Amino acid sequence: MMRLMEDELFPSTPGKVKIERTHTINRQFHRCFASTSTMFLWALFLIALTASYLSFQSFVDSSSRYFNASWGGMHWEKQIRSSATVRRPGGFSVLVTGAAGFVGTHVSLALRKRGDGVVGLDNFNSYYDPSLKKARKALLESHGVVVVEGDINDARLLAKLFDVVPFSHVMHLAAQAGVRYAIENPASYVHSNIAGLVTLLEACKSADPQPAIVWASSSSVYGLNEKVPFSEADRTDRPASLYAATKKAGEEITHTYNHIYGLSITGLRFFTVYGPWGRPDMAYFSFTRNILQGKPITVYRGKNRVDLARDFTYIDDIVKGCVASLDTAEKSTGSGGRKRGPAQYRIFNLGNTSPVTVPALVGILERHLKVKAKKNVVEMPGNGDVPFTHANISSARAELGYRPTTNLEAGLRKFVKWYLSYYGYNPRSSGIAGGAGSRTASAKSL
Ligand SMILES: O=C(O)[C@H]1O[C@H](OP(=O)(O)OP(=O)(O)OC[C@H]2O[C@@H](n3ccc(=O)[nH]c3=O)[C@H](O)[C@@H]2O)[C@H](O)[C@@H](O)[C@@H]1O
Repeated sequence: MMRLMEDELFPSTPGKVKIERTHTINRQFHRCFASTSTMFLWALFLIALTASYLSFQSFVDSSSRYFNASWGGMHWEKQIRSSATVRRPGGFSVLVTGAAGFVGTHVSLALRKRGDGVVGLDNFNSYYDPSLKKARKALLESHGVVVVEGDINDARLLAKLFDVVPFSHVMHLAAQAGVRYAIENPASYVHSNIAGLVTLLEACKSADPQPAIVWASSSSVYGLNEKVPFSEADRTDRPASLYAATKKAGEEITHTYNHIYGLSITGLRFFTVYGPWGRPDMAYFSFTRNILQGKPITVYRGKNRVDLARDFTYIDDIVKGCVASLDTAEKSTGSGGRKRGPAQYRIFNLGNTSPVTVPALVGILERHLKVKAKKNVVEMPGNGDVPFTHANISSARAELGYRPTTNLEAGLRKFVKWYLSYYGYNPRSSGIAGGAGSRTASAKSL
């Protein structure tokens, strides 16, 4: 066929010059055409090869994701649905992010105990001992609460969760916490408190129905303010740490999603929450560990030898504030990713309203532990700390019925009791017997 075409276009019998020229042009054209079409075919071949390679890669990726993922599949979905099942009239189905965290565990248990459906989500990162998080997870699972291991930045997982359960509420407590750690690992704050928050809000805005959201902001947003007590209406534009800045950004971001998509949002500014199952990175916890081990503790002091003070708030009071926020949250108004009307937007302080100095905190611990602390008093380093916090809780009192009832003395007694039951303590060796997760988590320890 090719030969025929060639014969027709380029007759072998030479003719006149003009014809000869025409033939030469035709020949050049043919060569050119032949090489262009060959290149074209090669290009097509290469494109096809690349496309099949890429689709093979994505097939391998998705199948390995399918086989390796800790979530997905019919059995998993059944567990999620069972965990989300509501067991009281008018109850909620709540997605709790950061469920294996300190506040997340307590709130999940409280909701579950009153008959709400709860599904937990936690990435079990190693910011502090993950075995403590695993023990909290075991505690939750002993009460029928499933905690999915995953990150709030995983949009596919979030979409799947909302696909499986039409959550009425999201209690968003997953975050990179800690004020001073932001100096060491700033990216983790952006990852969880900014990017993760946006990924979660995107999932919530697209969910049908849209859930109402209650989430953890922080007293640290008051930053360098000196007017006390701190009120929600006070300025919050002078954060002293990247942690505080990301929480403040979270307040702006949630406002945007409320405004554009009609998501119902309640932000809670927690004031230095403490108690059983707490965070080992926090002062009351690490002081307890060091005092029991006979190690020195570092007590920071402000400028002009002024003691630092915090409005330490007991976990049970915080849980009541969280649950009351869920109970009073109005429904989101959007659907299909579009706002249908104005939605509720609230911010509340959840504090104790009675600040205590850090040396006074140490004194209470010494009494409860019956051990004298070895104190190194040093000037507060400029790494994000603020000298004091003090909450005005009149808004939370009026709208949530929030009334903190546990003072630091009583709260730390409960913490120390839990600490000794969880970690164990041998006074003769002044060391810690056992270890995080070494004992079976029991509801009684709460
Ligand atoms: O209220 C809040 O929003 C914040 O409360 C705590 O932050 P912070 O108040 O700094 O709590 P701790 O880290 O337990 O510190 C308590 C006090 O002890 C002091 N401290 C801490 C550590 C230490 O070694 N020595 C010491 O004197 C701190 O300067 C501070 O005054 C939490 O860690 C944050 O995640 C939370 O958001």
